Amino acid sequence: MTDYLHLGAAALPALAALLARPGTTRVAVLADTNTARLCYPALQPHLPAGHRLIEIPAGEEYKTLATCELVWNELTEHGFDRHSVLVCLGGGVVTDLGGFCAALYKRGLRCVLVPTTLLAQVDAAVGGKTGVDYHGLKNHLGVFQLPEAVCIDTRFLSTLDPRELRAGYAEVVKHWLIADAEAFQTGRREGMFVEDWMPTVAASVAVKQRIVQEDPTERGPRKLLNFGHTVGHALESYLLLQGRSILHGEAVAAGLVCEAWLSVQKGLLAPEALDQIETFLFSVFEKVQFIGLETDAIAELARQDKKNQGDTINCTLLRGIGQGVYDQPVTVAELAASLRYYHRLPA
Ligand SMILES: NC(=O)c1ccc[n+]([C@@H]2O[C@H](COP(=O)([O-])OP(=O)(O)OC[C@H]3O[C@@H](n4cnc5c(N)ncnc54)[C@H](O)[C@@H]3O)[C@@H](O)[C@H]2O)c1
Ligand SMILES: O=C(O)C(=O)C[C@@H](O)[C@H](O)[C@H](O)COP(=O)(O)O
Ligand SMILES: [Zn+2]
Repeated sequence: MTDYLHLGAAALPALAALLARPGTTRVAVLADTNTARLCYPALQPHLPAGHRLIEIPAGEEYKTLATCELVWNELTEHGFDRHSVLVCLGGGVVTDLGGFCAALYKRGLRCVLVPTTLLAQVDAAVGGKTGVDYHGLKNHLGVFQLPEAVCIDTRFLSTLDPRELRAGYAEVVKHWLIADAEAFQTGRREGMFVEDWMPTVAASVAVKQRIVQEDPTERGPRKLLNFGHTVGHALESYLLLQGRSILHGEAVAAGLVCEAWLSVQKGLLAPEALDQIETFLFSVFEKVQFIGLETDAIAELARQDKKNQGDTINCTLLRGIGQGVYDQPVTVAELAASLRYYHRLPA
């Protein structure tokens, strides 16, 4: 299963080799308006002549079925068959949506992901979760479908906005908190900005890949990767539905604090560990803004979380730094209390 991951300078030549395979009928590159401008030029030398560029608008608000229709129309109009390849060039929105479009088109078009944000390189492009948002609910429609290959080249990160880089870092920290205490302590000491992202990306991909290999369809341990997301997705959906600005990684960073606090309330995590997590996260992220009166409505959205069973909201918590624990029942009231705790923290 790890054969499908290509990291570093060899990643784009691996893509070229794959696209040159006999029997490949057509190639399309799916990009958003930003990656078409900033990343596509570097990809072009590795693409066959005659490929098509399909461009979609950038942003989470376009991670919808309506955008999928645009993609499916293009593929249909230009005669793409199951031996054609869709190369998804972008952040998590492009890789989630493109992977979903490829999985459904004629029940399976060949698909390769070329992630261009830190978030997509360490998380979204790895592990086969694809999907789109539906009526504001995060990834409400989707399928598990591994791509044929994921080609990760950290040189793409050079044009990324610092806010987007930070958003991706939230998922890096999540991986440390659920599985790598030593990396968390090193990260805390050294701070976020590094010259070369490759070692951080490779280590983070390794954590995710190990967990996904054990449980590809999230029956058990894969739920660890959802730490921070019960609250994070509720907060992200709530703010997006209101047209307020929030990035997935920013919502996850807030969710990490809330769910670490819940871990303390449940007697699983030491208060000193929460203190370390909070201090570190607030050294990187600004507080997500909402008012105290909104906490109940935000927490209510967790009833739609995919880890739930019946009326039970199952959260992933920590029993120590580097030790995630999944299937921990929580109530909407407890989630709302965690949001109130977060809201009261100094800005
Ligand atoms: N499938 C999974 O396992 C998984 C995991 C984590 C997150 N996600 C999903 O990923 C999405 C978030 O991904 P994201 O943070 O990458 O957001 P994104 O795809 O919206 O990209 C962020 C912004 O950066 C721009 N961009 C991308 N690459 C660039 C580059 N190299 N230089 C300059 N600009 C660039 C994009 O155009 C966009 O405006 C969410 O929808 C989230 O639900 C999925
Ligand atoms: O890969 C996983 O599994 C994750 O949970 C990774 C998350 O960072 C990611 O945001 C994922 O898309 C969330 O999945 P969902 O099933 O909660 O929608
Ligand atoms: Zn996430």
